[in-house]
Amino acid sequence: MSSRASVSNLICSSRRPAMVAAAGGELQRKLQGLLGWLLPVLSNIQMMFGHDPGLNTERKVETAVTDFVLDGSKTTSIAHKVWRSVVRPGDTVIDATCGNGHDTLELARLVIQDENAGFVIGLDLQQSAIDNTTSLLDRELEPKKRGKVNLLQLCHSQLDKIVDEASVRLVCFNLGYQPGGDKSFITRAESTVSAVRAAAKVIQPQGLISIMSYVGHPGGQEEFEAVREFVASLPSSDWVCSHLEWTNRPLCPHLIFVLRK
Ligand SMILES: C[S@@+](CC[C@H](N)C(=O)[O-])C[C@H]1O[C@@H](n2cnc3c(N)ncnc32)[C@H](O)[C@@H]1O
Repeated sequence: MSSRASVSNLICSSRRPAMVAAAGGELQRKLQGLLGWLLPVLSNIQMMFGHDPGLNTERKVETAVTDFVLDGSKTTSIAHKVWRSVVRPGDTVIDATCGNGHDTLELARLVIQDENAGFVIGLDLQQSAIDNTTSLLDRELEPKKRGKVNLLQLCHSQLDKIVDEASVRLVCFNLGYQPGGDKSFITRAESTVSAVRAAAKVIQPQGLISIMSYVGHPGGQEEFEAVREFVASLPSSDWVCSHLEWTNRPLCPHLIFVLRK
């Protein structure tokens, strides 16, 4: 079955047949419009993860995308579901904006199985972020696993200086300001684009750069556009790039995924 066909089936045989059957012409037109917009995105995402049938990745990505379309799930939860389709125990991964540590903790749970395998690097420029992430990890991880997470107070544009080229499975960015922290201390377009460029150097084949970009704060829209422009310039022979947004919730974060083929 082609990815387009399977995506159509996914939507047509969705969990809400009664709703779809009751749809009048108006709703049907809207669904068709949505489908036209969605199919290329879904195909891209399916292509991204078609590499590992052993992990049933297609099913996991379909679940993430179905939740995105039908439930309006939180952007973070969609991103985490996609990560789960890519990351394996034993991988090295980087949280490029650790903030309060929730994404770092999620990554640690995905890659660290014992003291011998899996490694997480968490970066943030602010001491308060390093402190909050440290507290969360100390509380939530057993000591052996905690020892496999390294937190560094460092600008993410330097991340290619701390790991080898093509050695990292996933680099995630959650842009903007630290929740509950100083709202004037934000990620900035120029350093973020440098950091995504650095991430592209360290990502291994079949590895993913995941970027959550907020547009509701000053500078956020410019940063998002700068990142999107850089990502759009990556050659499609080597990279699969996709972008998810809630079209009728303009202040919701955008999700950009960049998979190295
Ligand atoms: C939205 S928060 C991250 C939230 C975090 N992922 C979590 O789970 O709580 C963005 C973070 O990026 C950090 N930041 C800003 N500029 C940075 C830079 N150049 N390098 C690394 N981190 C930066 C901020 O200090 C802030 O903590």
